Amino acid sequence: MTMELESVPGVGAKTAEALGSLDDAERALTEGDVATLARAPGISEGRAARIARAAIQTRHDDHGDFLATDRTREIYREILGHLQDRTVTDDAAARLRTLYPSAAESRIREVRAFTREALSRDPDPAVLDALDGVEPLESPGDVRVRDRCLVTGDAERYAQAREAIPEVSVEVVEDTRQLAELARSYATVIVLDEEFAGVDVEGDVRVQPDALDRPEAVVPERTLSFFAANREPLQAAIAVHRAADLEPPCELEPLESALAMLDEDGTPRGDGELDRLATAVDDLDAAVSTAESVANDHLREAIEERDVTIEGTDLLSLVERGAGVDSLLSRELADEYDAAVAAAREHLIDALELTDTESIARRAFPDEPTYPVEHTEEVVSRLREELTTARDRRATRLKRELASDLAAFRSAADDLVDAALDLDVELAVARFADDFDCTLPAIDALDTPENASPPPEPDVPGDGGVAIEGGRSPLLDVPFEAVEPVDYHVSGVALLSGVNSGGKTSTLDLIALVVVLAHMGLPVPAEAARVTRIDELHYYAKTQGTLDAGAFESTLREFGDLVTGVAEDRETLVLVDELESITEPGASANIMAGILEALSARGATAVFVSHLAGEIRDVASIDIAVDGIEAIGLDDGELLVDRSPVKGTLARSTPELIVEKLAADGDGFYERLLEKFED
Ligand SMILES: Nc1ncnc2c1ncn2[C@@H]1O[C@H](COP(=O)(O)OP(=O)(O)OP(=O)(O)O)[C@@H](O)[C@H]1O
Repeated sequence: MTMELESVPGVGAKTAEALGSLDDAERALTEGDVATLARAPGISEGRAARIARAAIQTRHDDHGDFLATDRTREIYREILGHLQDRTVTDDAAARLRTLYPSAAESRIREVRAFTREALSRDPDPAVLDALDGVEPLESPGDVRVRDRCLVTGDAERYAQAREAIPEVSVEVVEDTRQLAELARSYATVIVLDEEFAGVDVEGDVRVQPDALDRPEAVVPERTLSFFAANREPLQAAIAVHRAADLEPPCELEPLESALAMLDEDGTPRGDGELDRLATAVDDLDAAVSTAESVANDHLREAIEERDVTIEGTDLLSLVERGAGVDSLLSRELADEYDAAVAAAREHLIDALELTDTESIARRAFPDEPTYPVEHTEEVVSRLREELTTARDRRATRLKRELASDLAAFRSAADDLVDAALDLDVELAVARFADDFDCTLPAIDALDTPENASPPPEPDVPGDGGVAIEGGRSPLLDVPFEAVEPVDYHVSGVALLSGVNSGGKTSTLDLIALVVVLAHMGLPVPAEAARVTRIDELHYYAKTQGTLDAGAFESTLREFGDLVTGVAEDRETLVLVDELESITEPGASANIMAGILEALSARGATAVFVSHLAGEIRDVASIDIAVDGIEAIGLDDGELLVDRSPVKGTLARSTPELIVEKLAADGDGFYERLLEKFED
C-alpha cells in the first residue's frame, strides 16, 4: 500500500505515511477524491490536489508542463474558479481540481468522455437542492461497548480480537473459574475458543469461534453509529438519486426505511412495542399511585353513600375481638371493595398498556379488603423487573436486526454519496457550458473514433494551429451578454495588430482560454473551435514599462530558452502581448522578428500582439502573417471596432484614423500627414 503511494511523484515517505492513515487512500487517489486526501494529517487541500493530479499524470505518462508561464496558470485558475462557482458541495469543488490541461491524449480523451456525459445532465433545481445536504461520509470514532467482552485463552487470537473489534474489552482466561467470574461482571461474554463449548457457566456466555469474522454481529453499535452519524448525507444522496434519476447502487426504499428507524444517537426508533415497554417502565410508579387513588376515591364515595346498619351485639363483639374497620369493610362493603380494586387494576393495565404482564399487574392490589387501598410493593417490583427485561431484550433484538439490515448497505452507502458528489462535478461542467454557450472543440491529432466526425469544423489549415468561431471569453471585464463574438484562425507564426483597446489582449486571452479548456477535455465558449493538441502553452502578458538592463536580459533569456530550450519534439503554442514595451522600439522590432523566425523554424504556433507589426515584418527575413483588429470608424470620439481580427491586414492605428478624419475636411496639412501614414 505505502509502496503504491510512494510511486506517485512528489509523495515521499512522510506524505505516504500521512495518506496511509486514511482508510481508503488508494481509492481516493484513483478517483481524484481531493477532499478525502486532504483529510490526511498535515495535507492541505492544495497539496492533496497536486498529489491527485500527479497520480493522474503518472497514469497517463503526462509531463505536466502544459501551463508553462504565470499568465497561463492565471488563466487556468480563473477557469477553475468559474467551474467551482457552479458546484453545490465543497467536496465537488475540491474534486474539480483534478481537471487540468494535459498534454496526454489519453487523459484528454478520458475527460472528454466524462464531459459528454456531463453535458447530457440537466441541472434541475430539485437536484441542486438535494445536493446541498450531501457531504462525504464520516467514520465516527470507535464506540465503547461495556456490557460485552470477548474471551480467549490464546495470545495470538487475543491480538487479533483487539484489532478486529476494538469496541469491546478482550480478556484472557485460563479456566472455567475465570470465565464464570467474567460472566458475572458482563451481561454477555463471547468466547472465541472452541474448547469452551459446552462449559456450564451461569450467565449469558456464548461460544462463537467465528465472531471475529462478523464484527458487526458482536457490536451492532459499530454499524448503527456509522449510519446514525451519516444519516443526513445519506438521505440527501438518496434524494439526489431520485431527483436526477441516477441508477442507484442499491435499492433505495429499504435503506431509507432502515435509516428512518435510526435515532441520532444510534438507537432504533419508531418501534411501537419498544416505545410501549419503555414508557411502561418509566410510568410504572406514577400509574400505580394513580391506580391507588382511583380505588380509594371509588371506595370513599361508596362508603359515603352507604348507611351501614350494625346490630349493637355485633358491634360489641367486633370491638371485643379487637377487629378493625377492615373486617367491617369485608363484611359490609365487600362488593364495593371488589369494584374499587377492579377499577385500580384496570387503570394500571390501561395506563401502561400492559399485555403479557397483565396477570402480575392484577396482583399488585390485594384481594383482602383494606382501607385505604394499597399496592403490594413486591408485586410492583416484579412487574418492573419483567417490563425492564422485556424492554431491554426488545431493544437488543431491534439493534441487532437494524444493524444487520444496515450492514448490507455499508459499501453501497459510499457509492451512493460518491455518485452524488460526482454528479455535482458533472453539473458544474454542464452549467459552465450552458452559462457560457460552450461547445466541445475538435482536437487535431486526437485520433479517436469519437473525434472522427467532429462538430461543425472551422476552416483551419491542416498544419495545426487554433481556429475559433464565435468565441466569447467569460474572462472579459464586461458582462458575458455584452461580449461580442470573435472569429480568429491562426496557424504558424502571426503578428496581431490593432487599434488601442481594440481587443488584442482579449483575443490572446480567448485563444489561451480555448486551448486550456480544450486540453482539460472541457467544452469551450465558442460556436465552434478546432485546436491542435500541444504539449506546452507559453503566454507572456504585457510587461509594465521599459525594463532595466538586468530585467531586460533575463526576459531575453526566457525567450532564448523558449526557442532553444524547449525540446524540439514538444508542440508549443506561444502567445506574447506587446513585448516591445521591454525596450526601445527599434531594438524591440529586431528582437521580436528574431524570436518569431526561430519559432517558425521549429514549427511552433505563435501570436505576437504588437503595435510594431509593420516594423517587425519589415526587418524579418521570413514572411510573417500580420492580422489586424480594425476600427470601422469613429463615433463621437469613440472607436467602433470589429473585434474579429482580419487576416493579412495591418490594422490602422488610432492616430491614423484621427488624421484621416481631419483630412476628410480638405485641409492640406492633414492630407500630407495622412500620406506619410500610407507610405
Ligand atoms: N469581444 C469583446 N466584446 C466586448 N468587449 C470587448 C471585447 N474585446 C475587448 N473588449 C473591451 O475592450 C477592452 C480593451 O480590450 P483589450 O485590452 O483586449 O484591448 P487591446 O487591443 O489589447 O488594447 P491595448 O492596445 O491598449 O493593449 C476590454 O477591456 C473590453 O472591455
